[in-house]
Amino acid sequence: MAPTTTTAAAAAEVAEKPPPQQQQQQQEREVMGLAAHDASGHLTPIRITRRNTGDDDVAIKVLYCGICHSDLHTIKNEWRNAVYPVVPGHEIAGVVTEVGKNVTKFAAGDSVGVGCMVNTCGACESCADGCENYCPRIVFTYNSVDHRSPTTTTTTRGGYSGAVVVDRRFVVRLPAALPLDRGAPLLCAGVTVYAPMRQHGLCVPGKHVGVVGLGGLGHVAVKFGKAFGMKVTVISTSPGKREEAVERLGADGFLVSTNPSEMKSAMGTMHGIINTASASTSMHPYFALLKPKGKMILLGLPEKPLQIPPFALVGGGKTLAGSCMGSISDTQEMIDFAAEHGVAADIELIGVDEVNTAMERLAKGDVRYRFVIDIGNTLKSD
Ligand SMILES: NC(=O)C1=CN([C@@H]2O[C@H](COP(=O)(O)OP(=O)(O)OC[C@H]3O[C@@H](n4cnc5c(N)ncnc54)[C@H](OP(=O)(O)O)[C@@H]3O)[C@@H](O)[C@H]2O)C=CC1
Ligand SMILES: O=C/C=C/c1ccc(O)c(O)c1
Ligand SMILES: [Zn+2]
Ligand SMILES: [Zn+2]
Repeated sequence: MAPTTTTAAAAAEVAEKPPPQQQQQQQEREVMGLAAHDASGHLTPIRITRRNTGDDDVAIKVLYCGICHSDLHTIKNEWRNAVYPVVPGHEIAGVVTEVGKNVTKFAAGDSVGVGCMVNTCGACESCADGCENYCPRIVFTYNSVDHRSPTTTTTTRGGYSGAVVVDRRFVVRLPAALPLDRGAPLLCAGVTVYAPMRQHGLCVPGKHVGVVGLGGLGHVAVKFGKAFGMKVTVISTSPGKREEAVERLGADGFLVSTNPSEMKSAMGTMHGIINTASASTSMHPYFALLKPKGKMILLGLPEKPLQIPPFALVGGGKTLAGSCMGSISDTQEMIDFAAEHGVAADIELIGVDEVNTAMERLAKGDVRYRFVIDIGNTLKSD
């Protein structure tokens, strides 16, 4: 969150680095992965190239990778930016196999995680402020131009693969108290909800937060909200999730967004709302739940634009804010907080053979609450 001296040091380090071509003494190596080749999103095995471990790199054997709805948006080209073949995956938990000579923070055998980004410029205002997730030159973990690629034409390939090689600045430590399979989803879903809750003051005991959409992001938001000591109400399109939201996840309340009397009963009661809906919906009923000066934090990235009636915001002086992932320091802070407070994702662990079925189920909202691919035990190495 707050600017850190380590980020300033990282910026200086980047400025001193030789151009990427000179860093690449490495030989390439091949690993297996799963790729979508067109907007059908169907995933099939693919052999991909990983750079050898550079001086600042950490080589990681992928053990588990969560399936984020962004993976689904991307492989189906719903954001119109897919560069096929797409190897998704940015909720990566694994074990270090090798480190470059400048890497002192990690060693072979360490449990580590990688989230949504694998490079930033290190020199812009956002990077200097410790908000590298807003760097204009951010390199996402997959489907992003890869400045460090052995060839100049490739895009980054993510964690639906046997191994990744990542600059040390984008690797976080996973404490022993956090199970790797249930911890993997925190690398995207976890930090994406945790960072704005902290930044917008939705982490204060006794305050009331609403969570729109009880999916991968939403269920973790409920868990963090309760760990912060907040009153948490889920706002869902799925009446069938009521009991599990309250009994299993610990939510204090549950509103079906299409039930006007339930929604009316909670009007004007919430300090903030974390909106994780993956599809477009009318925003007006959600704004009505906020207290005057309440904040709606938009995290979901639906394919279609949202419609926001001006009176819903202007009356009551309400704020609509967006938030994208979190910084690396947010991510490490969130992971350490999760380990300390027993927060981890509720997952359905699947093998690589089940990934296409899982994508179909995710599209229908049929998952409790995150699919995680057991890469380590089920991905064939050739
Ligand atoms: N801002 C960021 O940095 C990030 C954004 N994202 C985006 O956040 C969104 C959620 O991701 P994730 O949690 O993985 O997705 P999930 O599919 O796991 O959960 C999304 C939830 O949205 C709700 N939902 C679905 N359709 C509608 C609809 N028409 N109206 C209202 N609610 C709906 C459902 O909950 P219910 O059944 O309770 O209604 C569903 O479970 C995606 O768009 C993803 O791309 C993801 C990661 C980072
Ligand atoms: O799941 C996380 C994805 C976040 C994201 C945000 C913005 C953007 O342009 C992306 O490609 C991904
Ligand atoms: Zn994600
Ligand atoms: Zn930058």
